Amino acid sequence: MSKPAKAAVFSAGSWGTAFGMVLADAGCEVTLWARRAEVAEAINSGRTNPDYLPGVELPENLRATTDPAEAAAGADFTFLSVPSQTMRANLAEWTPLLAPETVLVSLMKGVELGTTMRMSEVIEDVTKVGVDRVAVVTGPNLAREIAARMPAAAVVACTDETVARRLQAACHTPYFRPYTETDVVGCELGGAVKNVIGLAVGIADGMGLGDNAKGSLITRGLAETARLGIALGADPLTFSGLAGLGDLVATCSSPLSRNHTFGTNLGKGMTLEETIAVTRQTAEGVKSCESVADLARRHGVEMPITETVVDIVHEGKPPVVALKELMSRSAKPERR
Ligand SMILES: NC(=O)C1=CN([C@@H]2O[C@H](COP(=O)(O)OP(=O)(O)OC[C@H]3O[C@@H](n4cnc5c(N)ncnc54)[C@H](O)[C@@H]3O)[C@@H](O)[C@H]2O)C=CC1
Ligand SMILES: O=C(CO)COP(=O)(O)O
Repeated sequence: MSKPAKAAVFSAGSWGTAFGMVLADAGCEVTLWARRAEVAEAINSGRTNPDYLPGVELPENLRATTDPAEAAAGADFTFLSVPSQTMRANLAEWTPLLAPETVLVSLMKGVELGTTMRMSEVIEDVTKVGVDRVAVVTGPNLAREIAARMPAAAVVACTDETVARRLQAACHTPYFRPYTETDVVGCELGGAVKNVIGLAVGIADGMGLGDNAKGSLITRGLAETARLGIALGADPLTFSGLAGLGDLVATCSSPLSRNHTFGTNLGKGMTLEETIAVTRQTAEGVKSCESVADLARRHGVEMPITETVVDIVHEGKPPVVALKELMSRSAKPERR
């Protein structure tokens, strides 16, 4: 029997912990890096992570440490799950500690502000590891549902399909079904932009605009995601898959989604400050709406829903005004 794969997961937030469970259930030997000692202690002694996944019993083969070198040592796969905007600084610190042949896997769904880089690009830029050793896991994977071992499918993407297959085997469980992909660009854009569209749908829900508005925003949101993807060399079919439509539907329908909830609070009339104050976990779309809009402008791609989210979230435009402007844009064919 071959020995179990060794996995390091940075860090022990909602998704890092839930995905650590998936890996442990798939038979990997898993070490989670936690930023705070009390989180590592609760995982090791109490088999819980009360801050991020309260009420969830964690498997025995999931260990935690606050020592990044201990977490990284000998890992076949190193999973990265921190807020996208801190990834570059975090990884600069961890790079000297990484196991020499480790595959670096982004679990994150964001685009870096300023550089407009996708997370795999940031990983390559900081570590100088080649694309064939950088992968992505994405799809409709709300952490709390995965931690309850509720069924879900996902995509594991790497330009090197052999690596994607190894990763697939490392995280395949009876409740978590990963499919391989080689379109890393499309998979990452699908994940990052769906957070922005999730904010838009949340705002519409908070305003009580109804299900027709939701269906329209999801569909037009997917259309602008695909437009950006095509401009960046993605395969348009990726957006009708799990990384596109699948994730968008889960996020835009679920009260578990932090982005959707953030938008709902804004749509109900909370100020940005009030909304931030009641949001305890990472809602990536709040920052990534700006980097996605920036990326689109650089490539001459029109993304009216994304621009509207930027206006509401960062420019203080009242949602009713933004809605009127969005609805009165010039008439055009559905496909162009
Ligand atoms: N929660 C979910 O359902 C899913 C989340 N994701 C993605 O996973 C990524 C992480 O999100 P979550 O785990 O949900 O967020 P979270 O807010 O639950 O956890 C964030 C983690 O990052 C750590 N962290 C925060 N600031 C840090 C810093 N400056 N340096 C080092 N560590 C820091 C926190 O201690 C915490 O462990 C995001 O990109 C998100 O889009 C992807 C799929 C599902
Ligand atoms: O990415 C997610 C589900 O796939 C989680 O969405 P939120 O970050 O909005 O909670």
